[in-house]
Amino acid sequence: MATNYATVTWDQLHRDARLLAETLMPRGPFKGIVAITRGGLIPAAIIAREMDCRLIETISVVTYDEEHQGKPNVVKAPAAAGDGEGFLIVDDLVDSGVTAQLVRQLLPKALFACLYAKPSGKPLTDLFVVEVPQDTWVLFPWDTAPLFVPPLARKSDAA
Ligand SMILES: O=P(O)(O)OC[C@H]1O[C@H](OP(=O)(O)OP(=O)(O)O)[C@H](O)[C@@H]1O
Ligand SMILES: Nc1nc2[nH]cnc2c(=O)[nH]1
Ligand SMILES: [Mg+2]
Repeated sequence: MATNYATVTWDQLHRDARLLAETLMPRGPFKGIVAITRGGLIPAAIIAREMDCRLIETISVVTYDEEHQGKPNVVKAPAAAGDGEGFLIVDDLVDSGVTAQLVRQLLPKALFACLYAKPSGKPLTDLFVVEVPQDTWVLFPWDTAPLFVPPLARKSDAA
């Protein structure tokens, strides 16, 4: 269970995705991008725009709860990507690495890139932008909304 939170704003996400695209440029051009849905969709769109890549495939991996032994299940396969040769896989983050491991097995020849990586998942990536501690939960901009916060002087009222 995460004990800290790291909030990522739209601006930060856009900047980090552009940084990743810049690092990826010398490794390309790519035949296409495989976005790991859903979290990889927006990073993949930003990278595709920067790299002028028009072929976007998706793979959807659903990791069920402990009742189902946390087993990852591919609910949509990346048919257009073959064995991954010439393709770039994009996700928002790697945590345990379970999702990345499964996707890499299916697309062994593809390059794997993500924005954020926790230590357990880091070895499964080829490229990432920012390392995040294992005990930190990343809050993406699509997970959050601005919220009213009372002024400090009024905090004791609420208590
Ligand atoms: O390294 P792991 O422990 O496998 O975790 C990383 C995965 O978890 C999140 O996706 P999630 O399965 O929550 O689904 P989503 O992308 O649809 O939100 C995230 O987008 C990664 O794909
Ligand atoms: N939003 C979010 N999803 C995750 N899935 C696995 N780890 C994380 C995380 O840190 N943040
Ligand atoms: Mg995901």
